[in-house]
Amino acid sequence: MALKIAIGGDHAGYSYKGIIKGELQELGYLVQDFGPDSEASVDYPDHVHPLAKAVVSKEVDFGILVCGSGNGVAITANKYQEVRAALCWQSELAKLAREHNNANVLCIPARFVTVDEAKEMVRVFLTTAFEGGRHQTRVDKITTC
Ligand SMILES: O=C(CO)[C@H](O)[C@H](O)[C@H](O)COP(=O)(O)O
Repeated sequence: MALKIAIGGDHAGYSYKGIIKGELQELGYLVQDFGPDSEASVDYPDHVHPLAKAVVSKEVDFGILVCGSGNGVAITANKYQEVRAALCWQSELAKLAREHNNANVLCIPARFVTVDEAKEMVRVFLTTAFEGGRHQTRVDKITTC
């Protein structure tokens, strides 16, 4: 069964979001786009909240959020206890976010990485497994605070 991926963000990430969405569909992923649907200025929480809820409800397997710095979407997505949103700007960070933190949402700073870097981070993020073990102990403690 193909993985279901939620994608969203704000106007600053709009162009990258479209490119990433197309790449994911070509790779055979099922993609649900939470907007925005243009480069017109928007408020990112309006697009992050529904995406985060889809991750929490397991309607999708992973989320990808793209905005200018990545900060706002990460801060918003991490308001949900079951969401582990990681802000990454290079592939090794995306790999570690999966391996060590079992991150389920990747946040991309479109104004600070190239589109090829963004696409590579997405590819790495979606193909890297959580290592569990000592890392599971730590992740479990996140939700008990
Ligand atoms: O953190 C942010 C949202 O998640 C981003 O950096 C926004 O894209 C940024 O704040 C948008 O700034 P703008 O001047 O309104 O384009």
